[in-house]
Amino acid sequence: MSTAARPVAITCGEPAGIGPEIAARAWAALASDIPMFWIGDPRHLPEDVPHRVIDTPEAASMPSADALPVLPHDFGSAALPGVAQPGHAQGVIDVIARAVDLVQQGAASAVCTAPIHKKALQDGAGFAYPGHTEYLAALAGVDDVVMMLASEQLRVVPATIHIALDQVPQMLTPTGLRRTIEITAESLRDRFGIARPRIAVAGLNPHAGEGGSMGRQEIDWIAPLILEMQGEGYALAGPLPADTMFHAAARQSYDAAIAMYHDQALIPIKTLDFDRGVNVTLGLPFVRTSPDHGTAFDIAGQGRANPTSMIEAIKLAWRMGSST
Ligand SMILES: NC(=O)C1=CN([C@@H]2O[C@H](COP(=O)(O)OP(=O)(O)OC[C@H]3O[C@@H](n4cnc5c(N)ncnc54)[C@H](O)[C@@H]3O)[C@@H](O)[C@H]2O)C=CC1
Ligand SMILES: NCC(=O)COP(=O)(O)O
Repeated sequence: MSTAARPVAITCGEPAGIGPEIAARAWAALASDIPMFWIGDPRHLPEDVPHRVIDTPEAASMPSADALPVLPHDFGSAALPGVAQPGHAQGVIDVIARAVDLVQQGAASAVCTAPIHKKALQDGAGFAYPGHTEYLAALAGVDDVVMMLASEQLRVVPATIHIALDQVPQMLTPTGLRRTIEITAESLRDRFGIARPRIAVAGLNPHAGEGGSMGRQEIDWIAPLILEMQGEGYALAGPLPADTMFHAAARQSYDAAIAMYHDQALIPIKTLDFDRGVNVTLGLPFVRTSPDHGTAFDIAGQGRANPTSMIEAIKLAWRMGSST
């Protein structure tokens, strides 16, 4: 028999995207086992989804298989699948802040965010952050957070996140890479239960610089930093050529791979496991997960969206949130 517990808060994300439908389908798949509630405008849910409006998260503290508990947030109008409405942008942002508030008060065990459309939020509400990750850090008042994409096959962490490629060499610093490695190691221990995490670090340049002939960052500071941190007890390998560190045998040698920039990290995991990858923000004082994909405007509202990544994200949020 289920007992009452703090539920997972699920944000609506972009109402014109697939967020509402994958949240509803994830609830249908998990409702008997995991207490959860959705924060959003009930008008944005698919019509056939049974839901009940709740006043507080406590009303969702038991798994609820009959109806999706909804903490309502009025967006003022219905959504048009595939077309973001500027008037909805502030609501999307406010729902994330509301979920964070609830988890920080202890009313929710974790936050699972449905995808946002970053440009729509910038255009519609002047959203000042490149993504959830940076916004969540600001809401939590922490300086350093880390984005991890995790699946059974691979865990990857980009050391720089949502910046233009030509900014990467400047933004990648020894201090930043050190913090990324520290937070990743600590989270692998505390959140993933890996007592002595093994971490592989990619090089920035092709062939990890090929001895300096294709870039010097590896020689000048990445390898020295790895050596220094190995001396402090970290189980680190690298800098490794990024093109050869993700094949099946190589993946057996580490628990997480640190990549130098967004696509170096996300291409391998989305290629290997697009359906089951989960985005976890490390370094926050609460648990936050998200599916690894975006708003998928091209298929929104058509019932074609695969909810698997959302399901995995809610499961991971529940598992981590229940153990903290
Ligand atoms: N956590 C978040 O809030 C994330 C937000 N985004 C945002 O989403 C927006 C769109 O990004 P895109 O690069 O187009 O990526 P996307 O992931 O939305 O779509 C890429 C392709 O994958 C398909 N796809 C995505 N999720 C699917 C699912 N669950 N089932 C079936 N097919 C699926 C789409 O139909 C599309 O063809 C951007 O604004 C981006 O910033 C992207 C990733 C994560
Ligand atoms: N590519 C991953 C992504 O865009 C997710 O970002 P965030 O919104 O979780 O910061």
